[in-house]
Amino acid sequence: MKIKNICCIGAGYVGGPTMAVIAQKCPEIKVTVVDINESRIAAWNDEDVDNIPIYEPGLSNIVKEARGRNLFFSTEVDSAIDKADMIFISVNTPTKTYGMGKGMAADLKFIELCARQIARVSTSDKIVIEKSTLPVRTAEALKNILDNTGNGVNYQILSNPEFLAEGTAVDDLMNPDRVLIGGDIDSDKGKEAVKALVDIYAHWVPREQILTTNVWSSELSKLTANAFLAQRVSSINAMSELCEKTGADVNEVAKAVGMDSRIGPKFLKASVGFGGSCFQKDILNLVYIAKSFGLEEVANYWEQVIIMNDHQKKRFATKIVKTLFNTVSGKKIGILGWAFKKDTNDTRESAAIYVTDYLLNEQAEIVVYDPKVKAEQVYADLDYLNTRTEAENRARVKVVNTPYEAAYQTHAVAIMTEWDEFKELDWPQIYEDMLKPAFLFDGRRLLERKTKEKIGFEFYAIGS
Ligand SMILES: NC(=O)C1=CN([C@@H]2O[C@H](COP(=O)(O)OP(=O)(O)OC[C@H]3O[C@@H](n4cnc5c(N)ncnc54)[C@H](O)[C@@H]3O)[C@@H](O)[C@H]2O)C=CC1
Ligand SMILES: O=C(O)[C@H]1O[C@H](OP(=O)(O)OP(=O)(O)OC[C@H]2O[C@@H](n3ccc(=O)[nH]c3=O)[C@H](O)[C@@H]2O)[C@H](O)[C@@H](O)[C@@H]1O
Repeated sequence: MKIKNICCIGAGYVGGPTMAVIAQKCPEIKVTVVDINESRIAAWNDEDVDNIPIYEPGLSNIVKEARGRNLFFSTEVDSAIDKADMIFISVNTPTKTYGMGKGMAADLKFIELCARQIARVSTSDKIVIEKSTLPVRTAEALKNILDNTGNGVNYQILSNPEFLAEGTAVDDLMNPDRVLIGGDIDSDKGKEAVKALVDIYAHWVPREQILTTNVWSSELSKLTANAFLAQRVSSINAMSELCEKTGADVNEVAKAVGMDSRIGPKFLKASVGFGGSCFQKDILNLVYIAKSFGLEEVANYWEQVIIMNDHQKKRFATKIVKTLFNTVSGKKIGILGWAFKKDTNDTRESAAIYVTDYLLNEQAEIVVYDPKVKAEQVYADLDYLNTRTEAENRARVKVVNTPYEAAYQTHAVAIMTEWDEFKELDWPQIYEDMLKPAFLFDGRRLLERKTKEKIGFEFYAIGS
């Protein structure tokens, strides 16, 4: 089967970059990315590609090349669905905030709405692909809806989870460790659908890196991969606290441990806690699934990864308060970095939000600088927590345009995101501008202790 027309529902952090790369690599296929969010689609269509809604190194060049040729962004969801032979569902699957499974289960309402919409408008056979991260066996529910509310057309459902990380999305998409495709490999129609998707990726991914499995293995592998990755971060963060008590250095420990080829060096960087839209959500979802099968020990095992992460964020904030002579009331604290990691403008679940909230509860005055995050996003993140009024958040938190303004006349500066530019700042100048003693808290192990102490800073870094 030759695919000519692809539709992707959801123009977010996954749908946008993934489809841009498919369009670039497969110029013979028309790719339309649709979304109900009009301003997001307008931004994807902005004449100036620097204004596309997602900041990812290398992405704007790809969009520039493919947009208008075979890559389109639109709010006309129905017609894009009907014209497509292959539909990717890449909508958000956040943690439920209501009802059964509140605070744990994935909210599948956006997925179900997509399925119902596909069933309603389709007048020809389709391959429907789960790109969003979903609980294992979601494909069963999708199939049920499509087969029972549709117009008699045939659907093949595939699972094709996405493993890209933000900040490196383009590189991850261009050179993936593997592409995973789950399908009904016991039927001819299922095999044909799997092959159609394999053929698309084979435009640029070596065949041996395209892995095909049954649907359930594919769905569960995605949750498993995120759980394993997050578990490594929580493991090294747990050791960071022990390092601080014992005189060991977590970077040295990570290096020594990571040189064991069975362990490997990646994802062993101690931090102020992992953030991002997925690790916490996906582990909570895994915990919920395990519980729903009565697997209490399995659920408790994975829940510990989240408990450790929450502890790490709180521990960092508490350290600031204790070090500043047990009170930050009325003291100005500079926050460098708001994004959940460098090279992205995404702030979802960023540790900076929680540390700031904690410090505000202790009556600190906060000044934030992040090279890619806008002021309204900082306020929206704090407002979302509902800890205090919106007016109070605006009165007590200032968002500024340079790191030097963020540090000016502060009692302490805290590094929350590992932006490269923070390494190169004029630290003697910052020291000069701060109140004394000038406290510097490095939540990312970004800065060198020796040089900062030489300048005069009282320096604290996670895990040493
Ligand atoms: N952000 C990431 O790095 C990764 C995310 N994922 C998974 O991919 C999925 C999507 O994540 P993101 O792209 O980050 O989410 P996002 O929130 O950035 O984008 C989702 C988009 O879907 C749109 N949408 C929702 N319902 C719709 C509907 N019925 N019709 C049309 N558009 C609709 C929303 O308006 C939004 O723009 C999630 O399941 C996530 O777990 C997987 C790998 C990486
Ligand atoms: O499903 C998803 O959404 C994605 O989640 C993560 O990607 P992402 O959250 O974008 O970024 P990561 O690089 O994994 O970082 C997550 C958080 O962990 C932190 N981290 C990461 C690595 C490390 O060693 N230490 C550490 O603290 C980062 O600073 C960040 O806050 C996974 O790495 C992707 O494979 C997956 O596709």
